[in-house]
Amino acid sequence: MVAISYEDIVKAPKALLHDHLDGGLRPATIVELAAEVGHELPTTDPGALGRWFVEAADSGSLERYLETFAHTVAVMQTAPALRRVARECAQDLAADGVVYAEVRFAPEQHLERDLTLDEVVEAVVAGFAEGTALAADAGHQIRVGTLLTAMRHAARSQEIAELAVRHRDAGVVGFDIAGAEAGFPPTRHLDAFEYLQRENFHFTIHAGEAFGLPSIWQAIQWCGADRLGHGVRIVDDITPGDDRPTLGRLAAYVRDKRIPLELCPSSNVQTGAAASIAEHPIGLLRDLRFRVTVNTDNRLMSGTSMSREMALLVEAFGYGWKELQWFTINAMKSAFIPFDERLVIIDEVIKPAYAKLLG
Ligand SMILES: O=c1[nH]cnc2c1ncn2[C@H]1C[C@H](O)[C@@H](CO)O1
Ligand SMILES: [Zn+2]
Repeated sequence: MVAISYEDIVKAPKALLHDHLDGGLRPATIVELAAEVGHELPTTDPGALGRWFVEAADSGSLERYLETFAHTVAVMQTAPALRRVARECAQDLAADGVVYAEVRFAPEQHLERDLTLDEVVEAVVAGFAEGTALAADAGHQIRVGTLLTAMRHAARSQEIAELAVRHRDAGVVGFDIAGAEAGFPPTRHLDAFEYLQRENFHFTIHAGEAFGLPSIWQAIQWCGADRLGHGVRIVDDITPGDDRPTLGRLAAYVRDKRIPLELCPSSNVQTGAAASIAEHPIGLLRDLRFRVTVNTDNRLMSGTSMSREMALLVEAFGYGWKELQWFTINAMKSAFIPFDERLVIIDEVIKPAYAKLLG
């Protein structure tokens, strides 16, 4: 097999379903925005700040990992700041060869100044549109959809779900809940999920990251999630065997129903959900043909990119273009945009590019 270079991975089209807007700022942008609003940072040197985020997030605990977001959320409290962060996000993803991305953030965390929830969403969606246009000028095609997240410890999920539906024809393609998982089960937000189902809207739920099977079970069987944010602990329902592993009822259901797993390898190693990339359950889940997708989660906190996550998997599991194409098509099939629009990206962008790479 011909070795795959990092540059070739960057050029190959990739699809990303799980990326947090407030987890992907450029360190230099944080420094500039913090100076404007007088927010104190651990350091004002962009290089050192980038390293600080990765080290601070490298904690082995989801709760401590989440504390680092105080510094990004603090500088995302005005329309121009939100717009800039979203614009740069679209540009950075496009430059990394991402052709389709769903980027999420929690509007309720951006109300510290005088913005309304609707203004927050409008600023972010406008930033994605600007970034997409600038990327096209630079020769990179990307489509960015917005997911609105409600924080699972708070009590605004119904309001955020209604906000998402209100903006569904203006760039918002889905809904999510995030934040500390232990102690905050998805069923706390059942009203919001039932509302979204009645609206024929799409949602994913962070589940099975820091907490195991009960959270995944609730997300799927009580709340009706279309996809699982992480979902990596589904391996706890798989028993290794000498010949073939045995799937429990929940794992079998997730695989049979082709429920997409938004796996985030580097993030999982940082929060302790996986011991290392080489030991990450993605290897087993792919072998068992779950609908696995590869994601960044928080590019800033993990010092990563979509290409880097793919490259880490190539290195750890010996994957080639065939597997990278499979991950990419899995993600595109699982996207929240309409079926015909997904097909166009699969047939006209992804397949032709990988056909050349596969030779
Ligand atoms: O991996 C994660 N698990 C749970 N919550 C997360 C994760 N990454 C980011 N978040 C939280 C922190 C952000 O402020 C929020 C919205 O993007 O989502
Ligand atoms: Zn996440």
